[in-house]
Amino acid sequence: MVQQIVFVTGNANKLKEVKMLLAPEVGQEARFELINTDIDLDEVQSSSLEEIARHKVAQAKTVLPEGTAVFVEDTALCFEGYNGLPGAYVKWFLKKVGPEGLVRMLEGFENKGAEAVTTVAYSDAEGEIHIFQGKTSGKIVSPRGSRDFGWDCIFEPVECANKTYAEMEKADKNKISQRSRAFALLQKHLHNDQ
Ligand SMILES: O=c1nc[nH]c2c1ncn2[C@H]1C[C@H](O)[C@@H](COP(=O)(O)OP(=O)(O)OP(=O)(O)O)O1
Ligand SMILES: [Mg+2]
Repeated sequence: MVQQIVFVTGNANKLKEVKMLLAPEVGQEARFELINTDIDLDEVQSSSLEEIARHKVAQAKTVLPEGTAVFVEDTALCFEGYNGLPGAYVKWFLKKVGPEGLVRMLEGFENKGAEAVTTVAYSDAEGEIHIFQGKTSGKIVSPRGSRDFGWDCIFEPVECANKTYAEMEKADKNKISQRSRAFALLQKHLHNDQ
């Protein structure tokens, strides 16, 4: 039987990207079945992205049947000019001030540099936790492109310098995104494990 792995997230856009990123290659059989559960998990206050992700997955485990393989991810947007803030707190900034507010935070700053970071915490069926992290450098620009996903419209990755994430095709975002880098590491781990 194919192993089931639960991805706990309430974010439909993340789920869509992660499904694409973990899809088996053409002609390959699926090695696991991805199941989504939307449980509202606590996100502890910490400057360590790894600690936040570890805590998130540990909490997910407490509400799932024992022996369930489960992963979560936490995504941060770190401004160079703010020594890494808003970081993991970007979600709350977005809620209160939107992408425009984030852009305004950097008004008067010459350095518009930012790093997007996805931290995956995977707890295997034995309960051992593994951490995988992916990063993409870019800069913060005035909003361009679709507004469907968080701060996509204000993040211009260095590797595709004339487009924001929101202006890119999903497949192109997935080639260079922080999420794709983190999940490539999880994918590799899952393949080596079997
Ligand atoms: O690739 C991305 N491009 C643009 N925006 C993004 C991306 N990835 C996350 N985001 C947004 C969603 C949320 O406002 C914050 C991360 O917060 P984060 O806690 O990781 O996500 P969440 O609470 O929406 O979902 P979850 O249930 O998995 O915790 O940045
Ligand atoms: Mg969250």
